[in-house]
Amino acid sequence: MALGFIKKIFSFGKDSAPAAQTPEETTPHEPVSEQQAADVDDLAPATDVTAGEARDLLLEEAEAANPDADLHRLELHSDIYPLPPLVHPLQTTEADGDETPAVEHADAPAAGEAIEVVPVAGSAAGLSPEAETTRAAELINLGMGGVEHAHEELAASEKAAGPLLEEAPGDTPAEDDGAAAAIIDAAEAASVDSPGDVVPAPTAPAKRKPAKARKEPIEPVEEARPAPVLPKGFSSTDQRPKEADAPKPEPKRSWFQRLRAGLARTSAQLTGQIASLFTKRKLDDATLQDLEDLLIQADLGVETALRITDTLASERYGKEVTGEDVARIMAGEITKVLEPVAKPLELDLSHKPHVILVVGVNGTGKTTTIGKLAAKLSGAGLKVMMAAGDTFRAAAIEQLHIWAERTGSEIVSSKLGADAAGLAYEAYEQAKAKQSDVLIIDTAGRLQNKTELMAELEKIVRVLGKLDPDAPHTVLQTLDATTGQNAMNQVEIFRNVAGVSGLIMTKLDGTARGGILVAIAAKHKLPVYFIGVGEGIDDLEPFEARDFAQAIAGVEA
Ligand SMILES: Nc1nc2c(ncn2[C@@H]2O[C@H](COP(=O)(O)OP(=O)(O)OP(=O)(O)O)[C@@H](O)[C@H]2O)c(=O)[nH]1
Repeated sequence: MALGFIKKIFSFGKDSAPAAQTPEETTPHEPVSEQQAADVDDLAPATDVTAGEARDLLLEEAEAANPDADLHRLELHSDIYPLPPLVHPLQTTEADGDETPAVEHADAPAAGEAIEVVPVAGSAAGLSPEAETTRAAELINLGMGGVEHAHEELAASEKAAGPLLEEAPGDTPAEDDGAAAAIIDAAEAASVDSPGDVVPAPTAPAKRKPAKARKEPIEPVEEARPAPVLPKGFSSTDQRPKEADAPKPEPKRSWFQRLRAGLARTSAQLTGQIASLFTKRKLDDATLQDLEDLLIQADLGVETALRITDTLASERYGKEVTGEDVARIMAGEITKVLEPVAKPLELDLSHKPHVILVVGVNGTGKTTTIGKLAAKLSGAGLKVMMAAGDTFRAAAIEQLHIWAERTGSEIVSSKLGADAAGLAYEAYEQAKAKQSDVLIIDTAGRLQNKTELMAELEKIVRVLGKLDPDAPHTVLQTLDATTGQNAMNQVEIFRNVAGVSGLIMTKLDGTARGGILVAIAAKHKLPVYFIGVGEGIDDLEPFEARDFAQAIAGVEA
């Protein structure tokens, strides 16, 4: 395992199965109180379990949480962009049409009923004009572009889906029926026949048929590929020869200008107040106290505020001080705070896949950031697979599909309300079989249901850990800069729940609260890999301490 990784393997007792979720539930941001953060620490300590119990998590807990069959019958859709080929988990199993399905349920597909395969942007079945209009409206609502873009998406996805509508060899109803049973079996036999390093389950659960081993285990496709040249902001221990054509980095000046533009509000507010404080005034205790208050109000945090005032006092006490003097010292001290956390996101490409779990409160930019990351990675020649693990919001699944299409990534998704850990399991298997370099898993992030959220995240982490003891190799948390101090509490909570190993701060464009990143760096000392400065695919940049500090302090580079 490469240096810099933090191995996080979480487990939890069976009693912590999440309650059934309301699929349509969407809720606005909710501030995180100290009490909420404290509640997290009050959780019962986790207990370790066997791989057989991992199977129970995927099936029994889902069944207990929701007696309706949707969670029970893991129905997954895997779409690859561009199509064809569309790779479906069913293709990896061999169905016995005359066998009784291992798990019987009202929602299980009857003999002859085809398992639904949902291609990108939802037009597999061929949309009626009315449905197309509705679909276009949905795409517009997703914020993925205007009307024109929505109709383009539809046209492209219908064209791509064309071959799927024809019955392909091996896609007969009987095989589909058998394959549905095989999916359930695959989940039940997780520890027996998965391609990951799973400890075999000692016994099958009494109430179900014994797990049926896959007749043809997934064979990883070996590919001799040169090591990719990673984009700025990533590092790797990969020793293979590098690909010749390295992507050209953006000119430094242009990025700094964009950063300054993004942080202009933060900087203008801070420097304006400092300038008015130091108009023809000698530096004394009262001025230092005023400056300290001002810096704390700007979200920089007590520790950094004191660093700045101490340095200023040691250099200029009793002398006249200008706003420029303070800005220069401020930039220097903030740089010192940020430098230790400004690190590249290290990918261990000896893992296939390197698993990145993306967590964070809803609306902080998880899905968008996954799209931006995938664009960087696939642009560098890496094979990226996404998993639409935010199964609580239909729009999040749709949004990720569109990002997958835009970035040429593969995606594994399931239906609304499906078990996210089951999806993560299946996505890992798919990524392993197809030799994906990186698997990026989206998650739901509703803090107000924090017990369920914690149970779900812990379950995802634990299921991944059964497949690869080091997975997830990176746990990224997205933070919305506009939420100010709330972001600090969010880090506290998600660190405990999911073992966050690094941060990405989004929405630094246009906020006056960018200083919070400095306070978070000083307190949590977690690596900050990237910052988001817009909604576009290129609006994610590696975090650079000096640039950021100078932009906040309004100092020229
Ligand atoms: N201005 C700006 N907007 C951003 C940035 N990153 C994300 N957004 C926008 O923030 C909104 C929420 O982003 P999502 O990616 O859907 O957030 P999420 O965390 O996946 O949300 P849930 O799926 O509800 O958990 C979207 O409108 C994004 O376009 C950024 O860096 N700057």
